[in-house]
Amino acid sequence: MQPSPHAWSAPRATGPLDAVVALPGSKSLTARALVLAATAQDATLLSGVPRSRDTALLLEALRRLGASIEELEAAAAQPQDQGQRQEVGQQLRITPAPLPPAGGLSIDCGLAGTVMRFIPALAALARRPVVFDGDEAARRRPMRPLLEALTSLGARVRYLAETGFLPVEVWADGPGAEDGAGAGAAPAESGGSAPPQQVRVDASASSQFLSALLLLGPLLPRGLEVSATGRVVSLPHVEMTVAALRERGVVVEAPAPGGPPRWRVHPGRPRGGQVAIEPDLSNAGPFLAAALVAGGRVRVPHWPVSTTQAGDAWRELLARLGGQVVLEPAQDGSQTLAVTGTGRIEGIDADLSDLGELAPTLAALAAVAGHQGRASRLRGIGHLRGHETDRLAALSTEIRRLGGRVEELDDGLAIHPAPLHGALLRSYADHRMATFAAVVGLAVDGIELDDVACTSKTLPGFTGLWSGMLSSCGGER
Ligand SMILES: O=C(O)C1=C[C@@H](OP(=O)(O)O)[C@@H](O)[C@H](O)C1
Ligand SMILES: C=C(OP(=O)(O)O)C(=O)O
Repeated sequence: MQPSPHAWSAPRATGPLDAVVALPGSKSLTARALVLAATAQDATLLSGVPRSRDTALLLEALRRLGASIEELEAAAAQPQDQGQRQEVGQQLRITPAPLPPAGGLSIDCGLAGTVMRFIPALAALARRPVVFDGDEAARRRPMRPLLEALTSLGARVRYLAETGFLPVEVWADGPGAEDGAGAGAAPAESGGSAPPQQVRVDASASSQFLSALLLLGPLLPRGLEVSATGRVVSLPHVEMTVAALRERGVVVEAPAPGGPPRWRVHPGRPRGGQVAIEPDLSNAGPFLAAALVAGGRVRVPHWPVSTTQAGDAWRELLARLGGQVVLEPAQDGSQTLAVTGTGRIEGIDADLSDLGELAPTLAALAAVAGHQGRASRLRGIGHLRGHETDRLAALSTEIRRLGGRVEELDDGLAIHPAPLHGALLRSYADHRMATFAAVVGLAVDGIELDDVACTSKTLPGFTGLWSGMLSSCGGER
């Protein structure tokens, strides 16, 4: 195969790895911390903020809504527990926006689910319309359940093209919307015993609809009770939202195990203060997976002791795929996750309904397992059709392009044993499709990728981190 002039050649591992990879901060924790900071009572100092596209878009959106966001020199912004953490990323001081926001502006969501779901919930308080649009692919991502929920709370929503999708205008209803997400709604003061407003949302296509409403909840005068209809996907991300609200002093009642899926958020602006963002554990996936594919060991420092990140599940998943997984105490009191592999990958049958964003990396491992003669099945991820791209279609297409055998199921993928060969793969502007190609490329000669730059969506500096990791096995090929 002739190399393509603009493509990225995925490096092949030349031997066992022995690498330490320090990852940028979690985009999901950052998104919650930023929205809470922008709607807080006082200023927030945020460290470890990734310099990624999703985060840059969110920062710009919050600035437009009136928050003041200042990047600090690293020395001026050391978090109190700095001795125990080595954050990579920006240090920001966020001074909250006045509420309700003035509106009359437009927001670019790029391809960021967090921006296109979390910010319209704030715009439901705005005095004038806020226009939301994004990349072409963003116009295919589901929005309707959230926008219907906001409408039922008293917000106004006007679709500017196709009903249910971006571009859309959102703002508070006119005078008379005294008690909801309307122009008359005063920002909440803490306390309040009046019954909360109630809203129902179908979160089977994205947990972000639910998270967006939970983040709006404390700003409504009586708070908000949110009931989920249907299955809730990506539940750890909802738990992350609840934990982030509670850490900022907001009272949230979460469903009891087995009880109705209903959350009650009490009114009261979140507290400011200091927040340190954990490394992005979902983005740790491709690097830890590399240890299984290439053999050897990859270590990720500052693995949190306890976390709501879905990526913590790598510890169990990589062990099931044949890795040896150990949490090592570090001298500074933090812990490092060490994953050791042999190059042999076991097949896996996994329900990923809680862990959808890990699926593309798991699919890469399953494809390599298939190359070695073992079958896998990834289930519970029909909602990935509404991610950055239709990930079930994209993964099936790209695995077939590699010579693999895959069935696209209603709710997932079945990957059958078949040898793989080199190919020019497509990223579909999806950062996780790009890292899918990188992981497969460690094991298969001649893997190229049309657009590796899309990794900047959540993982700035991906190619440098990847080749840095590979230099530990004596270079790349
Ligand atoms: O709230 C969040 O930060 C996210 C929630 C999940 O979305 P879905 O529930 O749409 O899968 C996850 O896949 C996404 O990467 C980030
Ligand atoms: C689904 C993802 O992102 P988003 O926040 O844009 O939904 C993802 O990062 O895998």
